Amino acid sequence: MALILLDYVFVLVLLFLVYSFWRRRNSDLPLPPGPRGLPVLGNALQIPQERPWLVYAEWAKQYGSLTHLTAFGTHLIIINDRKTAHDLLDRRNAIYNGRVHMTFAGEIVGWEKSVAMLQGPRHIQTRRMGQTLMSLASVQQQCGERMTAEAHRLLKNLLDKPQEWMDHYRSSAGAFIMLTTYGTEPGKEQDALIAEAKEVVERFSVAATPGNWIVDFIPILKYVPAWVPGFRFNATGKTWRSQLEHLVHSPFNKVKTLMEKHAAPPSLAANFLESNPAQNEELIRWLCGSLFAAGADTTVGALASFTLAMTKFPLAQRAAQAELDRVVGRDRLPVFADFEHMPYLHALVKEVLRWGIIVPMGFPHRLSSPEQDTYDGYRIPAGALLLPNAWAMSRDTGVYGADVEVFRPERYLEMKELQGMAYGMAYGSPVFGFGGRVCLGQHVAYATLLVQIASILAAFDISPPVGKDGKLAVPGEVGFSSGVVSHPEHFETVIRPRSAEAKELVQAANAFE
Ligand code: HEM
Repeated sequence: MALILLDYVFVLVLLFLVYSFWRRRNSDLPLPPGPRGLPVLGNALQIPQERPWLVYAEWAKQYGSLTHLTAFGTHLIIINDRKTAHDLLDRRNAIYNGRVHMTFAGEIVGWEKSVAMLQGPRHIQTRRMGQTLMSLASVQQQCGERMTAEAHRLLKNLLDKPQEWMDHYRSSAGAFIMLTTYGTEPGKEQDALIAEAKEVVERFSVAATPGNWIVDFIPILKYVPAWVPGFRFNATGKTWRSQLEHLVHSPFNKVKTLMEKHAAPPSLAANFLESNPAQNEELIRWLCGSLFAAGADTTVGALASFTLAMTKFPLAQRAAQAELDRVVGRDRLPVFADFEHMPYLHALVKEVLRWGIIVPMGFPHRLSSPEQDTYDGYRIPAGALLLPNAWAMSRDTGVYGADVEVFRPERYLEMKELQGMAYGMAYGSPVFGFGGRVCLGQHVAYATLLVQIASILAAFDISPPVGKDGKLAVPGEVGFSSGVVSHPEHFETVIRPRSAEAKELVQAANAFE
């Protein structure tokens, strides 16, 4: 017996020694390469504010797939290729699904309860509650009819005031999410909520911009009273917080009141409340509030990218319209049942998401384990923020071919098994993020884009304006704005009905809805 015990002790000591040796060896590993920084500040002054994805892609040529930076002691690691992102953020999701802690946006303004900022068990629990959003089929079943009706309203607005297309995209995206999340029908109440939400989301961008708030670097400052000169941010944060809370609570409370009277229209909020225990109500409230914040601006950006692509690449537009005419005909508007017979439409929507990638730097993931990690001969310190350069990944010639800057949906039809699919990208590019934090609304977004893009192309032609010389003035290089969500900058386009019959179809569709 004593001998067996000794054997155990011996094996344990051996294991401990091997582990200690392994740890020492790994902690001796270098950090990934990157530009040299200054003491204390690190690379803070070199971090690009304007279109950082372009600068990081340039640095990648020098430093490789991982680039290391520091800012005030925080380690930032840029991931520039899909395989590395897959190895770390997808396959080691259990340790790379943390988020950065933002004192101002999170604690003071209150966004820490939103899905995108939650961490740990509450994050996992909230995502589980959003199960109904987890497949394209269930999204179509739950929301398909309302999406189609909203697409028809968008067509009517484009018919009446085509030059205000961007405003129509914005109100359509907002209206659709309000309708789906809370069942709020178009009208004054919905318009007011959309306006309120727009302001709250814009403020989130300001609140979450790194470097805007000193309290993010020195958290103890959150305790300084707002009347102390130079510390107004605490008062600003308080005002923004009450606006955010109003937006999260008021439509949700209305759904609850209507449910008590058995008069609530179908909505995700009602569905989540019915299918989850009552003690989860706070999480459900914030899940619903998060859908608007994360979904409205992104969908608008994708539609703007689509419009730019159609203005610049007429062949893709003609091919999609030919498919629509063949499958749907010209005497009705498309519906979801048509889309399974329309491979070109699917390829076009995927190409919009890849070519005009609207979340070019993804969202940062934090290495949440207390231990450092190692990858490819480098060490990744505990707490490091990993920033996926989704733009660079969407321009990988090894995956998408040499013509990555051309809008060419055919690439998705030609590649039998697109290489990128092997990395678990449901829609052919890294646009929806990674691992356990992959966009919760990806199927909602994809379904919305399918029906809106198919409806627009069935009823309208999109083309460049005619210049003073009588020729088509095709926009040249159009930049994309900086920011978490990046939209194409201003360009001129003309949206007009394809025919008198198409115009009548749009009017008829809206007469019945
Ligand atoms: C084209 C449209 C969209 C794009 C490109 C997009 C992209 C993204 C990306 C890149 C992330 C971060 C993923 C990561 O951390 O790795 C994300 C997160 C998220 N998205 Fe989307 N999104 C879109 C539309 C939507 C819509 C319509 C909704 C809601 C219905 C939505 C809800 C969310 C939520 C709740 C998160 C947070 C997920 C989490 O942290 O667990 N998104 N999205």
